[in-house]
Amino acid sequence: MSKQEKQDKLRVYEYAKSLNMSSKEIITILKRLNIPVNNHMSVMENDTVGRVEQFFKDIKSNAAAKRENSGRNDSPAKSPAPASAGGSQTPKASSGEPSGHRGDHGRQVQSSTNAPVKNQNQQEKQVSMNNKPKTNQNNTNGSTAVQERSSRPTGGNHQNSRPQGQGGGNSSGANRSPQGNRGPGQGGQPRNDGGQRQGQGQGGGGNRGPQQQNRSFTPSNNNNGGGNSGGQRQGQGQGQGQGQRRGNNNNNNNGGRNQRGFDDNRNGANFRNNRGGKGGRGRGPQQPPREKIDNTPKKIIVRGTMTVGETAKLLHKDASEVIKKLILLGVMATINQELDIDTILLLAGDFGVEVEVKIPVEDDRFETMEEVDDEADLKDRPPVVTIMGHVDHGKTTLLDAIRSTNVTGGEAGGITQHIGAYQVEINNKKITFLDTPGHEAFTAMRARGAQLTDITIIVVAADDGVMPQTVEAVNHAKAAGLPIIVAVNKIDKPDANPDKVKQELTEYELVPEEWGGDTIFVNVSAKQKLGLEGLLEMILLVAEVNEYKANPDKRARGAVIEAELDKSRGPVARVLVQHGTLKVGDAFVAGNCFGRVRAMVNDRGRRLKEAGPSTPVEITGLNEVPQAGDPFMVFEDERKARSIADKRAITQRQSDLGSNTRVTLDDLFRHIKEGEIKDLNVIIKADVQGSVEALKGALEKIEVEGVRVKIIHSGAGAITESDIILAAASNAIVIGFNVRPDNQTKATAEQEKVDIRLHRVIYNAIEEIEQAMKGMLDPVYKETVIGHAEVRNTFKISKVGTIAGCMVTSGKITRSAEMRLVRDGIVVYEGKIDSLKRFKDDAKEVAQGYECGITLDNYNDLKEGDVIEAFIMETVEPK
Ligand SMILES: Nc1nc2c(ncn2[C@@H]2O[C@H](COP(=O)(O)OP(=O)(O)OP(=O)(O)O)[C@@H](O)[C@H]2O)c(=O)[nH]1
Repeated sequence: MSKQEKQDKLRVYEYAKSLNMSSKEIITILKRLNIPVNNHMSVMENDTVGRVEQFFKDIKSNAAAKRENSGRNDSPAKSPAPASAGGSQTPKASSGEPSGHRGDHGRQVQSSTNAPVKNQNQQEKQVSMNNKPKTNQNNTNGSTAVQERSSRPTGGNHQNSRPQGQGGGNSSGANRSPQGNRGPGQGGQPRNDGGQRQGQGQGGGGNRGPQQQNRSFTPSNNNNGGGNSGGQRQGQGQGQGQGQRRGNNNNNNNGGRNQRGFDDNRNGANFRNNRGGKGGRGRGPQQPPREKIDNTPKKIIVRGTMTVGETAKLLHKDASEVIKKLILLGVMATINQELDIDTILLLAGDFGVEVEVKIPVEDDRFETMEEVDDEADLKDRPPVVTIMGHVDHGKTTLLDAIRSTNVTGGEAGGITQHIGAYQVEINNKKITFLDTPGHEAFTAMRARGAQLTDITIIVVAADDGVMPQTVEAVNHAKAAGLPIIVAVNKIDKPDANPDKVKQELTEYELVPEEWGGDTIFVNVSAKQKLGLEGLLEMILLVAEVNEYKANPDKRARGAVIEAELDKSRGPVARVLVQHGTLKVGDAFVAGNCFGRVRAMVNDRGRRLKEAGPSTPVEITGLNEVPQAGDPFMVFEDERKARSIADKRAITQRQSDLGSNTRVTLDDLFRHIKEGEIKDLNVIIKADVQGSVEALKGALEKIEVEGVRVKIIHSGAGAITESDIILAAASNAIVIGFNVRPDNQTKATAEQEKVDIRLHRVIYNAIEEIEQAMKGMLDPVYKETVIGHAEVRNTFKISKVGTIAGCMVTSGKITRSAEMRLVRDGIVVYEGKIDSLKRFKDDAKEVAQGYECGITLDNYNDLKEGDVIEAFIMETVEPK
């Protein structure tokens, strides 16, 4: 299959997304349908999709039939069993064929549990009509427990004989009592009769068909019928009594007592059985069942994960019913198991219940909270624009020019305030500009989780053309998935060549519209204020296409653009309101700080009472100074805001101390397996462009199911801090080929926990990535840099070669260590130290702050200013 074909195929995660389900759920369903599947990236053939859809249809028709039946309240035997994945396993059990092997037990149990066979549903319905929901879970568990514990052959036979069908029933009552042949509806009642109507109880057990018969062997049924009979009426109770003793001693005890005793060691679901028992007592076996009252709620409110039991309660369903539904959805769960919101949504949908997800506001991770607004509440908001580009290409000049020429209508004459952003107005529409230019600031914000920008403008000087930071800026914008407008600046200059800029940018997939691409290019002169209007109009055009909207009628949310401690006003934060409207007096949290908006000013120095979406404002009233990029949100009162800020501070401290959340090659496979990663984002830096291209081409060709390599940035030159920030913001790893990060960059990488992999052989780099993607990375050895020495002098001595007079600038240099020679961030040689001397003596090691003489094995081209990096290879415990 070609790569293109592969890309065209529908993958599990895409399919899951289209259904608003998780990949896990689809995988489970595929497995249940015996369709081979590896992970969320597995390709789904048409046939597979068809089968999954059939599976859903079956579930739906099953549910519909069930609803219909429960509406009609008629006898259980009417509806046919629907075909379903579960159903496909049922025929054996329902056919009544003997299956007297112990090896079949699992299947029998499964049949009884899985089969969405009508009998079972109807049985449930009947039970619920009598207000006596039975407990499938217990039944199933009970049955399994018996199988596990029972070792006597009689027990085995006894049990095996049951699932065979109607009369196959068992020794426990189906053949003994006339009532034993009653329909399951009646069978339900006797169970509740407890100690008083044993005969009926057993009869019911005997009649339930395969599933029920399995159940009849469970503690629950034993207690209800057989257990009691065991205690009181030998003739009838014997069969079950035996089974009970073999299966579960507790049940024997209970059997001897009464149902209340049963309560003592069963859960709430059984308790309902007891209550049902009381209700059933007076009616007698022939009494027609009362009409079931369907009290399923129309809508439920979900505030987070819930256990199966809690979900069942909320849905007004019996836990067993919910568990059964979950099994049909491919989720094996017990009553105490937590269900995530997706599963709850699915489940509720199956019961025809609408769900409103309301994550409590107390949630201290409020930045991750998604608020879904009604389409009708959304209003257009100004786009937020960031300007990026190479040094000196005119970013600041352009920002100033736009600001001074396009003053917001009535606010002309106001005193310009620097609040990190400003608004201009054109054609009665506003545009917000973030006025810290540059992609580093932009990506640093993004790394902190703030997604402020809607549109990026890449400024390229027409006389200078595309430069390294232009490319960086383009890649940063692309990594953020933002639309790009290119402002070709300085067109007033005589040597301006806008076409050259266009030509150069096509290499980075920015093709002008007139050349058949979709990138907008605007020629401007920031200095002479030419073309500015055109640029603003283009911004509005992009905004119109992308329909940036927000709901202004709710509490405000946004992010801190910058903040500082003002001598007279205390902590001051400049924030961009992104959703809702911020008002004076609002209590809020910003990062780990909190406060109440005391005063609010806009970029013209005007005091505001309220600020709507996309408005930048400066606020006072904080307890401390937050950080740029911190999320901001309004809460109902200051006390709540304080408690959330406190919680956030604690969480941050813990995460600072805690684990690395960024992807590293060592744990890449785990992330892939868990479905967290579909693209391995990579930044490539190499000594020359040729190596960059070679590495890029080779990495992009790696095909491992489950993950793709995505190169988000590449370039020739040393690894810089900007690369690390981009990696941190995009969860990428950095591959350095023949290049090294400088110390500051290394420190940033450590702090941001960005994985840097350095190589000198392309094949090794590719192999390392491929192995990591396949989970085969052998993490046995890890390089540890032990020190650096700077070459201060060189001496050429014949027969010896070049001796480098060095100063150890960090750590230590040891004689046995391996080394690499770094010149301007580029590795020029890697090998071993030949000799290490202090004055004239050989030294084993030389520590930081001392001078030494070093010769390298087989390398003499040492130069002043070179850095010798010493490292050792250490074993690492496999994770
Ligand atoms: N001729 C001409 N010069 C311009 C134009 N725009 C900016 N310049 C000049 O280019 C130089 C750099 O402009 P800046 O706005 O500081 O560039 P920058 O991209 O913000 O630079 P950094 O902040 O250093 O990244 C200044 O001397 C400006 O006067 C223009 O349209 N035409």
